[in-house]
Amino acid sequence: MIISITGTPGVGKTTVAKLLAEELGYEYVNLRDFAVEKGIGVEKDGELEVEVDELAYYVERDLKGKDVILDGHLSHLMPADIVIVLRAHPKIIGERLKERGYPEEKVKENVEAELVDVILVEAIEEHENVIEVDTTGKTPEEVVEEIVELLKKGTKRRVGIVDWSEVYDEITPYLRLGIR
Ligand SMILES: Nc1ncnc2c1ncn2[C@@H]1O[C@H](COP(=O)(O)OP(=O)(O)OP(=O)(O)O)[C@@H](O)[C@H]1O
Repeated sequence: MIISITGTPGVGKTTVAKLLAEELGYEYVNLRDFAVEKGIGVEKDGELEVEVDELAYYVERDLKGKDVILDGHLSHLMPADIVIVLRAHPKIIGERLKERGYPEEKVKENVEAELVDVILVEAIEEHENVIEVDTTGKTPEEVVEEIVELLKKGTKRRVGIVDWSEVYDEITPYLRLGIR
């Protein structure tokens, strides 16, 4: 089974994906490394730009039928059996990306994306089996435990569990609107 772990940059995909792969005894696959290995995509300003359909072709060809945890912010656009969308309070995204040294514009872009559920909406458009997990205030281990419990219960779809508009005031400092 292919389980995609997706979400806004900085939400904790790699951390959770590696732990979950270990917990389930699945192979961990980082989508960016996978693309480089297949020789697809072009490096642009330190980012690998890939053709989503081309990447999906190789995922289908090489990973279908295997037990894999697919880590990456494009993994919800891949042929997966279940998509786990990680969420976090946009403030957490802002702080982590700032810590990582992202330019202000990029921090704001990703905080905004988390605020308006960009990845969740894309995942729901692509897949029926989408599980949303709020990681706010949870350790990576607690997040993995929650995911394992949901999978054990046979949960295939759980969405609409966060609404960051309620905390809008707390995140305006990170938003474009916050720039003066
Ligand atoms: N549940 C958590 N609690 C506290 N810190 C966390 C948690 N999950 C991840 N982190 C920390 O947040 C940072 C980003 O985590 P990670 O690299 O896994 O995110 P990501 O979504 O894979 O990012 P990217 O998409 O940019 O690769 C790391 O410093 C990680 O240690």
